[in-house]
Amino acid sequence: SCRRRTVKHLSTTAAVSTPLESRITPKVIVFSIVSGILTGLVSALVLAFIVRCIVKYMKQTPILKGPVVFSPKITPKSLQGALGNGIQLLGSNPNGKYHKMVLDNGLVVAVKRLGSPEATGSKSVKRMLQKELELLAGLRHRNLMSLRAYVRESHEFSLVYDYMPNGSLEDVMTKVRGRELELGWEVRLRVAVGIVQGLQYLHFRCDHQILHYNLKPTNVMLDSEFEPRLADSALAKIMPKSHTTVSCYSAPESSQSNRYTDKSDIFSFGMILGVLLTGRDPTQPVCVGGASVGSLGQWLKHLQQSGEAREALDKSILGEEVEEDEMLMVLRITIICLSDFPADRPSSDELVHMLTQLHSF
Ligand SMILES: Nc1ncnc2c1ncn2[C@@H]1O[C@H](COP(=O)(O)OP(=O)(O)OP(=O)(O)O)[C@@H](O)[C@H]1O
Repeated sequence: SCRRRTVKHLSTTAAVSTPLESRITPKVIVFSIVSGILTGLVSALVLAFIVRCIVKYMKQTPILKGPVVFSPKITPKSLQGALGNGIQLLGSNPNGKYHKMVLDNGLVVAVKRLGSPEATGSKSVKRMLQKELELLAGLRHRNLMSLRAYVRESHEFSLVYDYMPNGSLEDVMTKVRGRELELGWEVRLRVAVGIVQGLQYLHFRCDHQILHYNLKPTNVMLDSEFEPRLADSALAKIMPKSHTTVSCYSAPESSQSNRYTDKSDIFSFGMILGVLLTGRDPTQPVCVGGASVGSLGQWLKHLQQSGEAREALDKSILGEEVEEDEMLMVLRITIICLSDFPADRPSSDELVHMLTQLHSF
């Protein structure tokens, strides 16, 4: 019976141990190791992804609320206080409104209010606007309006600039046309040189080229000495496309096919030269002897080709022969700036040389 029991015991052990051994095959071992490694890898990747997302979120520029001030003359409190008080409207357009505002320390500023929920509602647009505004606040040139501060309230951005008592070139030329003000050729040429020096700074002197995108007389402010300062530089770019305005100052390639380069700014500058030379308002078709002769650009090109360029010059400032010769040379430069092909237009660098060589300021 003892032998029988031993046999029985042995047979029981064999019955238990054989299936287990047969299950732990090299295949199973390899599979377990591989699946272990894979699970570990996937968990590590998921963890790394989560950590990356958290770090990215924490690193994101915070969207600032309230005033961001770049000038020692402005305090956030005085700005916030003035924004709540009565302010005077200076100008209005689809991109926003310009107001005049007096701070409690007596400083007079011009405030441009930008935005609407659909234009600046999303966080990414607000963040992008904020980044661009910081960049614009860093620009410093005597022919540029400096951004002194900005305030974000909900969906609205208020941009703060120095107030210019002489207003814009448009305001001044309106007075000139209404015979309320006389603006001689030397001052007009100085205005032209200042504008193109501002453009030269944006196009060639900044870390990355900046284009104005909306150069026209309402965006050229004049200080008390009639020194011009470009306003709204690059603002049209940071506003959504639907808000960019096309005017008679826009280059053909930008109004027709939305292509914009530094040479498109030069076309707009050419239109401003045309305004300074003729005193005319290019938003109106040119009428000679009661008949319309097309746009200001077409009229200037026609007169130049037919040898009648003198006819274009503003009669109210014609006098000295030297000045008249200078004006005729500027007219030639104007026509090159208004070339249909951007490559045919001079750069702002070249224009600074061309215009300063005409006259020693
Ligand atoms: N810093 C400032 N100082 C004094 N007046 C200003 C100042 N900024 C703007 N203005 C006034 O506001 C007017 C321009 O308003 P605004 O920029 O809204 O018009 P716009 O140039 O036609 O518009 P946009 O530039 O968006 O196409 C100027 O003609 C000027 O009278």
